[in-house]
Amino acid sequence: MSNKTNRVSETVIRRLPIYHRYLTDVIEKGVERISSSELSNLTGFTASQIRQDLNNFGGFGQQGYGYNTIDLREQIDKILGMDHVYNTVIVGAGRLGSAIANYNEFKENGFKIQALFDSNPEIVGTEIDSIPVISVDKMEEYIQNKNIDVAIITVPREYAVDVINRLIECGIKGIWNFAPIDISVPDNVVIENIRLNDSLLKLSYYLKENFL
Ligand SMILES: NC(=O)c1ccc[n+]([C@@H]2O[C@H](COP(=O)([O-])OP(=O)(O)OC[C@H]3O[C@@H](n4cnc5c(N)ncnc54)[C@H](O)[C@@H]3O)[C@@H](O)[C@H]2O)c1
Repeated sequence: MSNKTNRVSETVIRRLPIYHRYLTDVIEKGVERISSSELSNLTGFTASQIRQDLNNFGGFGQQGYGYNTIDLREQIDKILGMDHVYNTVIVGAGRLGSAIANYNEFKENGFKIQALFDSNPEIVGTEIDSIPVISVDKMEEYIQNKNIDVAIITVPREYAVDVINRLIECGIKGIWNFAPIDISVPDNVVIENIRLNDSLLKLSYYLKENFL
């Protein structure tokens, strides 16, 4: 992972998308400025925690005024790299890969899905939401020619390590991995593992604690 990201703690980075989401809500309601206490009421984080988080990046508020909602969201966009477009591909055009390809919101976050790759000849040559499904045999060539930055991994577990290693070999910078595997990647590659099941088990725990 890059040193730039390492300078700020992961817990702070995890809170920034939450600030972003609430700011978007209030901007849509026409709110132009917001104090750290108001943000605290919305997000559940303390006002001092919020000020401390934003101070990590230079602080954008003014005493007695609070934050301009649009400016603050723009600053968070920049911190999160959302002002950048990442050329993205999906490897594995099955149920999950197709669902992600059909979900247009990721484009608004800067992740532009250019192609899906799959090994199944029955779906190679088709399109999902106007995005082409290409043979995985052509993956390296495509990634290098089209300057692809990010790959989303939605292949079955047993193929994921091989696919990820191939992607690293051909210079991919970021991996959003949904396959249930543990893999270490070189320092010049960023990987984010997503485990819906972990979250579901957490829900199960709280259901058990509260209702059983
Ligand atoms: N992280 C999560 O929370 C979460 C949730 C659901 C599924 N998953 C994981 O996502 C992955 C996909 O699940 P799914 O339900 O979409 O499976 P699926 O079987 O519907 O789709 C997998 C696709 O990958 C393709 N494929 C197989 N080997 C390939 C290879 N070597 N190169 C390219 N394509 C290949 C298949 O042809 C198929 O189209 C699995 O690893 C699953 O465990 C993760």
